Amino acid sequence: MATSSGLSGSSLPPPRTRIFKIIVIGDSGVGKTCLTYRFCAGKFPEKTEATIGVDFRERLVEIDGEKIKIQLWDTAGQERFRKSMVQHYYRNVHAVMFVYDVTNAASFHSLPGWIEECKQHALGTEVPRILVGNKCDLQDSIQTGTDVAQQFADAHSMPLFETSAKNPNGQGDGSCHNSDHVEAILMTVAHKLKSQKPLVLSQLPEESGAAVTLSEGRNDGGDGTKSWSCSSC
Ligand SMILES: Nc1nc2c(ncn2[C@@H]2O[C@H](COP(=O)(O)OP(=O)(O)OP(=O)(O)O)[C@@H](O)[C@H]2O)c(=O)[nH]1
Ligand SMILES: [Mg+2]
Repeated sequence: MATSSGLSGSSLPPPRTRIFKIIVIGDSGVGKTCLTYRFCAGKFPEKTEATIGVDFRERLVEIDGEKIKIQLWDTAGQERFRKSMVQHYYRNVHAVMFVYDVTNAASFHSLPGWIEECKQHALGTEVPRILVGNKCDLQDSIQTGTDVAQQFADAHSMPLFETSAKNPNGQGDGSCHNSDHVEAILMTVAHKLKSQKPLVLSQLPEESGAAVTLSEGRNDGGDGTKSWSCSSC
């Protein structure tokens, strides 16, 4: 029977809740934190700092009557903040979201490097990947157009989504004409995973290794974010 025992922990999901681990990777500043925050907290964060190690954000969704926990691993784009954590990102991954900033061509040109990193961590080809061009609310500053991005996505057999973590509805000044809502993008991934994945019961503490410490200091309260940073970074 469930008791109020501290060991069981009230934050554990009920048994049989499927957990989909989706890692979000890309250059520093492309908006990984804002995108994951948008999906899990439903809003654009007023202020972000460079992610150190990895932040977890979770959201329980219901798909076809089944409750599924979408666990987003918001990784650090800066090499110095990620190097000792990388192997943890790739363990038991169900899907990968590559993010670039449509107003920063360098972040688009970095994508082959991020794809290569996945390869080096033996990510199976069966793991779904998607490409997300963020900040398309900044229509006047676009450096990577849809055509070029679509060619790249096709060459790597990934669907392309263009979106804005800031203005997901495409309203207001200079917003995208055909942007995808962050919500719709992640629900698309979740539907795909639901149709192909067996039951997954892994819990966050089992993901941790000796070099990982739980850092409560960076929790921003109320949005379900848990921060882990590398003790040696
Ligand atoms: N206009 C606009 N700005 C955005 C958008 N998404 C993020 N930003 C801004 O871009 C900057 C970087 O966003 P972050 O989400 O912190 O970037 P990150 O990819 O997590 O960076 P690292 O943690 O260093 O890897 C912040 O100033 C955000 O406010 C967007 O959709 N539109
Ligand atoms: Mg970040």
